[in-house]
Amino acid sequence: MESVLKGVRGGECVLDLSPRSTVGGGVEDIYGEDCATEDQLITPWTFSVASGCSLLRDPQYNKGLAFTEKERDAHYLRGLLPPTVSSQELQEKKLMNSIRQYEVPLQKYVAMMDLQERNERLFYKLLIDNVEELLPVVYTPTVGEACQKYGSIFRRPQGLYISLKEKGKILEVLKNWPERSVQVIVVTDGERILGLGDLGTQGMGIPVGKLALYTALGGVRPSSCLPVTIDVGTNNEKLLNDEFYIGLKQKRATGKEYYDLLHEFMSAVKQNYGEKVLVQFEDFANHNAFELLAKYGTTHLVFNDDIQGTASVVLAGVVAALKLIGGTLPDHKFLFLGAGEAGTGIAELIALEMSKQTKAPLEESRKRIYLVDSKGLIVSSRKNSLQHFKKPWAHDHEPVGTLLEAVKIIKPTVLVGTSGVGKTFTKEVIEAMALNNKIPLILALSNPTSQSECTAEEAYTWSEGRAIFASGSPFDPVEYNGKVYYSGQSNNAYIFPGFGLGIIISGAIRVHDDMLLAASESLAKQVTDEHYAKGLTYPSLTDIRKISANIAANVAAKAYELGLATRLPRPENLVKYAESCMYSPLYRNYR
Ligand SMILES: NC(=O)C1=CN([C@@H]2O[C@H](COP(=O)(O)OP(=O)(O)OC[C@H]3O[C@@H](n4cnc5c(N)ncnc54)[C@H](OP(=O)(O)O)[C@@H]3O)[C@@H](O)[C@H]2O)C=CC1
Ligand SMILES: CC(=O)C(=O)O
Ligand SMILES: [Mg+2]
Repeated sequence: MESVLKGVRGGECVLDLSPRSTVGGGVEDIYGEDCATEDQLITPWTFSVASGCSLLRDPQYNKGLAFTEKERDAHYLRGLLPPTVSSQELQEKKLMNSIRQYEVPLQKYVAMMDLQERNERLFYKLLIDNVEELLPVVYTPTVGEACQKYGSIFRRPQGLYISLKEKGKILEVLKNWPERSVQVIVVTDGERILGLGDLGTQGMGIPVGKLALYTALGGVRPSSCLPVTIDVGTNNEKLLNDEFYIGLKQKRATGKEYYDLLHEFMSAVKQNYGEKVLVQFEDFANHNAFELLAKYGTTHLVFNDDIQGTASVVLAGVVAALKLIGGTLPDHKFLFLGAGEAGTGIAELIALEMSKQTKAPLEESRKRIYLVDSKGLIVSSRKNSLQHFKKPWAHDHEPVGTLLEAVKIIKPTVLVGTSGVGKTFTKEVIEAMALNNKIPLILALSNPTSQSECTAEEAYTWSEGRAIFASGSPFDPVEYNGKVYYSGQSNNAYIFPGFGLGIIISGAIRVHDDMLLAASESLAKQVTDEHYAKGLTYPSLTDIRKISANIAANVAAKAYELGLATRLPRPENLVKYAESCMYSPLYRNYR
């Protein structure tokens, strides 16, 4: 719904919130102000121009010492600020100096969150300009620790908490959120937070962090982003017994109770924000994640980052790596440790791409890919007891109990870790990979760093410097035998911000696998000879906004091709259009 300035009443500017035509699929009069009868309740929305202290306390508009003399006069700020007027660059320099002084990553995280709550544009300026340095602070690995301690560091709500207590009232809860033009929701139920397990409502750090990346990396306006945590309880005994735990102190609801709440949420989202709000599922446990994606994939605009975003980023890294390891994608043999969301999601997209290249049936391509779970290699003799998403990977093969045996017998060229368990790529496993391959491709994707299947140093040392390595959480360059080795970050953060932007700019109404392939293709193409020379299979994060704009354009182009785009006519130059839509963190001048 559009809003226009209507007039000034009693010193407050009043906005006309009457419904306009909404191409965005939002229903007219969504808040029911017009049609409510006298006995029905409505939301008393008012908008006023902030000035004085309330302007300084509004993170969206606060500029701190960067308010000009003229603005200080016009907005009743005289005396509320010291006399100096700083530039945004100087503010950035000062804050980076102070953040760099913290030695403990969690302190840096808290400082960044404080900044986000104080001065949003400055927060994004820091994050965009110092992305390599600050990504590990607001995202993995530090966000993992922040979630573990979220109860203690919680200050102000950064998103919506929807618990079983709100059952039957979720639409009202959504209306409590101050922003109306929401375009992306990242939602978790906190059951599988990174590789750290069930953190209940403390998982809120994940949607908050992911959406910060939507803005910083993908250019989606902060006001269009809504972090949500669904609280159905937790099975984490430590949290249940923690007096500072901020969530519902009960065991997780399951079955009908769980799915009814999720259904109410999904319906309320559509009712409140229309057809074209993108709902990104994040860090649900796999026993719900696949079902939710399948259930809402045909009725809502949904995307599971752990299954689909991860698949797209890993396929890109593997395709790019072919320049270094040789062969075509179908020439390679893959072995996964971990057969959950990430593992089977990646495996399926790789098989899909192989089949597109070879024109062979998907079942044939799947035969090049093997997965090991906590019970060993997934083979046909286990089929009856396997979760449904593992069944396509139950090949006719003798049972194999351990990863090491599987590496020795299957002789994969690519080893992928998606187990959530650290240190599982042992010296013997990496040595076996190095014995079978001149250049083994090793991807340790589990997060945070403590759960990484191996470190960069281990991968290079144990393979005698021959491995191409990438990981979910970043590792510093490693020196081995006098040579410096660089490893890439194989993390869905390369994909979802640009992917989401592509959906928004095209007005896509559904996510299609070909859009994931389009994102992947774009990312792989942006790896240059300069990166290859360093052994990198992903482009530099410092260019992430350009990378995201290109991904967005490719995804949007695919949405138009598939007839899923509703923003018509199609912009001619989609890259330029994507760039022009991106949020800028530079301060605006106030009248
Ligand atoms: N880099 C990135 O961008 C991303 C990384 N991840 C990371 O991947 C990890 C897994 O996530 P996800 O797939 O969603 O989790 P899931 O819980 O869906 O899957 C985990 C899988 O690992 C298996 N597993 C667990 N322990 C072992 C073990 N000791 N040996 C062998 N297999 C084991 C499980 O086996 P079983 O089924 O038998 O229980 C299961 O198949 C997490 O750490 C997450 O942070 C996830 C998404 C993106
Ligand atoms: C990166 C991510 O989405 C995860 O580890 O779950
Ligand atoms: Mg995730």
